[in-house]
Amino acid sequence: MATSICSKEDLERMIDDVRLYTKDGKVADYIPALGKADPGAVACSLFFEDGNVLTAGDKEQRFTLQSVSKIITLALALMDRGEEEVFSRVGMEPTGDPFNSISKLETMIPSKPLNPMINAGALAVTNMLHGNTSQEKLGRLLAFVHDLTDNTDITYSEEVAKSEYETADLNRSLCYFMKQHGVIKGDVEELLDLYTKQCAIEVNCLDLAKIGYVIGNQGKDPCTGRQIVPLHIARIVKTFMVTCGMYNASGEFAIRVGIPAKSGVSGAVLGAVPFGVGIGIYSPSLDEKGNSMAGMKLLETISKRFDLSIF
Ligand SMILES: NC(=O)CC[C@H](N)C(=O)O
Repeated sequence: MATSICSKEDLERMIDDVRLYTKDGKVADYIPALGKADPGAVACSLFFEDGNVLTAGDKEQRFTLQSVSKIITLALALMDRGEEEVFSRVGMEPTGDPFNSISKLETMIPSKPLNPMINAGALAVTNMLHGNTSQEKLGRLLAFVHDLTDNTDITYSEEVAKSEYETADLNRSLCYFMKQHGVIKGDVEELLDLYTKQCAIEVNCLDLAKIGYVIGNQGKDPCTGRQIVPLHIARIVKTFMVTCGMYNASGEFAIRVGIPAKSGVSGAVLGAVPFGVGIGIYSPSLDEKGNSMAGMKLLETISKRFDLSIF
């Protein structure tokens, strides 16, 4: 997709049109630090194949990846351990349940989380990252994010990580359940520490758009052409984004928008389009399923306007 197809004014207008939806949602506050976000904020970046960038809206906003980090750890775990091992500990099917649900874990035989986009599955994936210590695992993950974004300044928010770690009792229970069933190995508190830091990696819309571009572009760096994520892994990640990326709203989203996407409870939404554009959106006011209200609408507008559905 060429840069000329969309002007800055166009993008500003599309953002203004969806801004009203922020009033219908609510900022996540089950992680107390996320509750401080400005509910009216909306920002968007588009990263094009010629390296050009369009950013509009509240573009100075920085935010944490939250569940968007799940696609990044999945790619890294697949690179570290290969498909066979990863999918022996996490499934490939959508759940239709909320992202933090525990219910299917008990009924699955063998007991493994249904997919890597729900919290249980993401915790199992993070547990598979290579590294001798948590520090080393986090360092490898951050280095991978630096590669994907071409931004070595990115780190995690200590405040958000701590806030989630101190209140993550549901994720704690998922971990202990999975440890009992051999899905998770090692120390649960160490895993939660790493997982909450992974979720607290702090970015802006442009960083998000670049990651979206790389995944949409079969794993290749937009500037150098280097294969950052192997092609078959980029394909797996995109498929999960379509089937489970918006949690239990993924079906409707696929029909309305048709862009492989991943959302997070911070209000982050990443779109990976195979037509030479990466999309990063931030708007923290969420619907009851945990997806950004204005963010989903904006992605729908962009998809329809530029005919970006993959279906
Ligand atoms: N949906 C999300 O973004 C959830 C991520 C969040 N860190 C959690 O585990 O609850």
